[in-house]
Amino acid sequence: MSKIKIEAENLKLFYGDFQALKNINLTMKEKEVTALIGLSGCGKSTFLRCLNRMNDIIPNCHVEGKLTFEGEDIYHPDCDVVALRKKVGMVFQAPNPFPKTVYENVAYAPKLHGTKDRASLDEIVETSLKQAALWDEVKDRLHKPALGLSGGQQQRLCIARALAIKPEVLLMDEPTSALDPISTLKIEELIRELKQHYTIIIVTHNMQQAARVSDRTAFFLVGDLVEVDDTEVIFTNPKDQRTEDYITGRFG
Ligand SMILES: Nc1ncnc2c1ncn2[C@@H]1O[C@H](COP(=O)(O)OP(=O)(O)OP(=O)(O)O)[C@@H](O)[C@H]1O
Repeated sequence: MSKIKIEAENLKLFYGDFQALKNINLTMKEKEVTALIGLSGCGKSTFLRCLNRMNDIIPNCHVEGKLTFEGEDIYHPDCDVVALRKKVGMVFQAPNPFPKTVYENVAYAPKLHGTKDRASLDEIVETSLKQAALWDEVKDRLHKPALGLSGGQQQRLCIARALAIKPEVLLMDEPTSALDPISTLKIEELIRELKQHYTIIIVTHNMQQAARVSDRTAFFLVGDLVEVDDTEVIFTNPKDQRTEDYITGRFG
């Protein structure tokens, strides 16, 4: 039985007067992939952003309830947000490499966190690119602009960039929605590899993708978490009628 990595208890989030998350209770286990599914605007990205306190930068946004990372309260005033974000990395919807070289993209965060020595940086760059299944494709163009890579390669580079600071959790917000089917399958394969070492939480609109890559699936509906279970159960025998309606395409 894997241990609980992140746990939300009665988590509520407000943008001003608008309540975007109602009362979320969800546990995410270590080295599992948890997929967050649901209609547009139901709060999946909002929830994901709570996990590394990315919502902090949104004015008038406040959170109630409890969210813990290995038992430590993420929203406690003493929580070290820089340390939290080091442990909880993020990959966004559209690939967003910096306008720098492939090498500099991966070395950027480790340098920022104090790694200066060239041999260590070389090692981090190579390991991260290998873990992101990109090394073979870029090893001869490490010092070329990252923006010259294909969209799928750029997204794997963004994954390598997130891995470079050795996080424990990877948050992925629709990481394949801007990619073609082949690049999408590569990222899905990668997610299955990465879960041997990382806890992954992925937002996806693609239900086949949730079914292919995740161990657990959570179905959100207008700010509520309707149902969470093993992915197989959600897709074959959901308990809530609303989940069934969603996965069978009767909603939206
Ligand atoms: N910065 C913000 N300020 C105010 N309201 C916001 C903000 N961000 C999101 N919302 C609202 O909160 C609700 C949840 O949005 P969120 O982006 O989390 O949904 P989502 O399920 O991720 O949607 P999608 O699948 O379209 O990305 C929506 O009603 C949205 O309009």
